[in-house]
Amino acid sequence: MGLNCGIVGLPNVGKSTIFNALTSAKAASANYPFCTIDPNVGVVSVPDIRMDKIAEIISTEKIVPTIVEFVDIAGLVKGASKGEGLGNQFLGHIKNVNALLHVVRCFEKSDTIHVEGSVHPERDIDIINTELILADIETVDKRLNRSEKLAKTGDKKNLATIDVLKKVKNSLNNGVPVRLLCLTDEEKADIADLHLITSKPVLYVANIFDIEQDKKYIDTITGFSKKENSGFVVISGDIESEIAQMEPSERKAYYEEMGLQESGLEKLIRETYQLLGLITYFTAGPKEIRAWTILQGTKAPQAAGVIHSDFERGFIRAEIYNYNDLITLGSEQKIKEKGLLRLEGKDYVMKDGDIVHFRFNV
Ligand SMILES: Nc1ncnc2c1ncn2[C@@H]1O[C@H](COP(=O)(O)OP(=O)(O)OP(=O)(O)O)[C@@H](O)[C@H]1O
Ligand SMILES: [Mg+2]
Repeated sequence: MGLNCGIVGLPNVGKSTIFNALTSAKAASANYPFCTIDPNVGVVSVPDIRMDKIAEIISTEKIVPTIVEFVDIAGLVKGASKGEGLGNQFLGHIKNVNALLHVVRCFEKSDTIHVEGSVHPERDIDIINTELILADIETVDKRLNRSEKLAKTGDKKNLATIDVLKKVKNSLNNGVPVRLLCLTDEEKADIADLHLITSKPVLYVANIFDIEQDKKYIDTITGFSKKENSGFVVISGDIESEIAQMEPSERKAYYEEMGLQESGLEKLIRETYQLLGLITYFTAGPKEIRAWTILQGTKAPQAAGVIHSDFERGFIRAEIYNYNDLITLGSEQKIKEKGLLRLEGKDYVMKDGDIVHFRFNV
């Protein structure tokens, strides 16, 4: 399961700056593969210090981190959903992403034009959310028309879907994004193939220049994201893009000097993981130490399926111990001696930091 995020926001708010910093920062380090699929799609590996720690104990040929894909689209403007600007053409590119990063301009900087003339996070968020809602209304309307036509021909199985579509449309018309609407799993499944943009979880990204000066803007967005129960992260695209140009060793020294544990970008990736309820498990051996991404609550066979469908199909059991025990005890041998290597069956719910060896037979 790859995690992918679409970057949305008004024009000139720093989407591409953040996207470029995200993607080029990792290109500088051999351990973190980066590739460009398309100018607007970048793949970034998820920094995870635990992999290096495991490698200190289990010698291996290579370390393979798990990845996140980012899609950078052109800025949306008022009326985008009705064909204004360029942005609406790009909305299609974010249909299939798992989450949205909504970049909000919180830096003043007079030489960068603001399409609305001033820095005003609340208004800007509202413009974008409205456009996304309008785009979803259009999608729902199209499906609703088709379903109603089918129903008239006596197609009964569409009737339930029509009810869900009407409920969703009503909510959208009231300005409520689908992510805030309470839908049953069945209702969600009924409209899943519409890939509604406002059904995706959102992480608001306050793009600041100066933490003191821009505090009032940060407060606004904090309040907004709390109200919505969305994620929130503060970042400076400007600084991050400078850091991205540094050599890895230089970068490390810079963070230490600034008293930072991690870069804004690492924080952003970590927050996205949290927002989406994603966790990581590892496989570790002489050939490679590798991180794998799964949803919280995933059971062992499905987790194995992320590696290969055969692993899931022929799942027998999982041999598991936890990362923390490895670090505390210092070797796999000691883990075995202490009885901390467990055999788990098909009902085992995976935990973050599990180090696993799957037994399977196909
Ligand atoms: N945190 C920041 N502080 C100051 N300037 C910034 C910051 N982030 C970005 N900028 C500047 O803002 C300008 C616009 O940035 P960028 O091109 O990334 O915007 P964008 O959202 O991708 O715009 P578009 O929608 O047109 O593609 C650039 O000149 C960039 O250097
Ligand atoms: Mg851009």
